Amino acid sequence: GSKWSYIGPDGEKAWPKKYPFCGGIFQSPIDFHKDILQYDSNLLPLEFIGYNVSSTDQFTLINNGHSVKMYLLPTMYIRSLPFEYTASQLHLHWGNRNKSEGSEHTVSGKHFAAELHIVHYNSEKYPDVTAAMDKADGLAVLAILFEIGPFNPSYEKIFRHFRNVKYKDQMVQVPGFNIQELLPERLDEYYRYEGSLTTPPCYPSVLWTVFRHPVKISHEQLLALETAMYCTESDDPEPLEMVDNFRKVQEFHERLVFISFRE
Ligand SMILES: NS(=O)(=O)c1c(F)c(F)c(S(=O)(=O)CCO)c(N[C@H]2CCc3ccccc32)c1F
Ligand SMILES: [Zn+2]
Repeated sequence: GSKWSYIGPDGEKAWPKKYPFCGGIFQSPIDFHKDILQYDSNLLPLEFIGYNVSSTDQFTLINNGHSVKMYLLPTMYIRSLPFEYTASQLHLHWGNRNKSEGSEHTVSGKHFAAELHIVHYNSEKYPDVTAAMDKADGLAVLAILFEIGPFNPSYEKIFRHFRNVKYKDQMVQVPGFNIQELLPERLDEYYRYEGSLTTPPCYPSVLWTVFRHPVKISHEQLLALETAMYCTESDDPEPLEMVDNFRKVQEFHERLVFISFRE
């Protein structure tokens, strides 16, 4: 079983003992700072196919003890990457009510409030995400940074279900909606680099696309994210709050991050 956590004896410093790739190369997340950024005019805007899901369809939202993740539909995929990548799931990383700085990627050393990841797998080369997740060209993850602003009705379509997935292994159905509503403005402006899963098994199998512009959610929505869920099961006598579920930034030496925008 996935016996790892973000705190205590099974925290990230211990991950490489059970999951050797976590101590290996190309680890994510990283800090984006100017001396590793290089403009690349070949970086095209991503194309999203099938993201506008009918409300007659449903997504399954589940608390897996590490994050809250929502399974997406196999009819959803992205083009204009080296291969076609089919959507698998989305999940979030966040901080805690006293320190809303829970993004995984940082920009010039600064954390954003939280971060959404949309995990896709290379469906041109692999039959499913499990076959793809340990291959160098297996996964493509889109990352969206969060900052505080006005109430966000699109994110509320997911957040309003948090009270039904408070504990590990609880799940709920979410009516379909246009997942493109979750994306920031200026999809043509992003950071691109080759990295890894940010949780065990930390396979170096991810083509990362981190959008330059954050999305805004309200303070109340962020507080709900930071206080709604537990890592433990509903009957656990020692409940553990699901907070600070982000990995520290990793060393990134002799490598470049490509940007699709000029400063
Ligand atoms: N930040 S991240 O994008 O690297 C990332 C996570 F942060 C994360 F929590 C998960 S998970 O599945 O919810 C729990 C750990 O497996 C995954 N899930 C990945 C890892 C293993 C796997 C297998 C099938 C589908 C998705 C994933 C993940 F890719
Ligand atoms: Zn993630």
